[in-house]
Amino acid sequence: MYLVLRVENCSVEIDGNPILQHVNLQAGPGEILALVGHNGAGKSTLMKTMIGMRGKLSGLIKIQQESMDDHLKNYKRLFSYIPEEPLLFSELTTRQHFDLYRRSYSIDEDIFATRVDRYMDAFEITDKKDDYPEALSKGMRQKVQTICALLPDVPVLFIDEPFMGLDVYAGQYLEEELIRRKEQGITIILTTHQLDKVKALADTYVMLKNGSVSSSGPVESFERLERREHK
Ligand SMILES: Nc1ncnc2c1ncn2[C@@H]1O[C@H](COP(=O)(O)OP(=O)(O)OP(=O)(O)O)[C@@H](O)[C@H]1O
Repeated sequence: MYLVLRVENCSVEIDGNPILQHVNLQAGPGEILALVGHNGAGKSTLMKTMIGMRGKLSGLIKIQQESMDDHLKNYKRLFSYIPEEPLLFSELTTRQHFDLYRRSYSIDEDIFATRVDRYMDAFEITDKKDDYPEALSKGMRQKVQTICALLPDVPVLFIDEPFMGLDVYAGQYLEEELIRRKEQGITIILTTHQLDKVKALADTYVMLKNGSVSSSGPVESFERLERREHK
């Protein structure tokens, strides 16, 4: 199978402490892969490593043919990311954040305008377009961040706990949007503690335990594993 994302033998240390050990993960086009595991298992660290926010000790990370170590700038244009906590710029309005993404990813003007209108409407923040982050609630900031990540056409979407701060309607819309993206062949890597979302959305899973992969495979085998643990 053609692979869009490959993580091979990836290890990460923080302040000399091993956090991830020899992690392997791979995903193909149109695959939704859920990263699961208990608090502190290493999910966010792995995601931050895959997006280049955290350095790795060893291992290979590639999107399509682009290795993170060769051209980080080219690699970074192949994905967008929704962090667990919104990372917005205090000096930029909602609209200016979207513009920043338009420029960074060279998004076509017409596609950009249509998407901004559609997503602001769907996430009910049209009236917040000229507001700065400090005037937004946490959920609204999360919506701005989510829209930013949905604007470019990129082969991979990384999403850390996407449903946490969102209201039911926004969560439902995001879920539908992720399925639409998947159908377009986009690879989606998400972390979530919401097992119902894993079952509803994911094709495959990788379970981390103390920084190592404890099991992985199709989501059906995750459901069997979960049933066994609850017996
Ligand atoms: N900046 C940091 N400095 C020191 N230790 C860290 C740092 N970030 C993460 N860790 C440690 O790395 C380990 C993995 O944390 P990580 O946030 O990746 O886990 P997680 O699986 O995402 O957890 P959660 O489900 O609670 O979000 C934990 O032991 C955590 O204490």
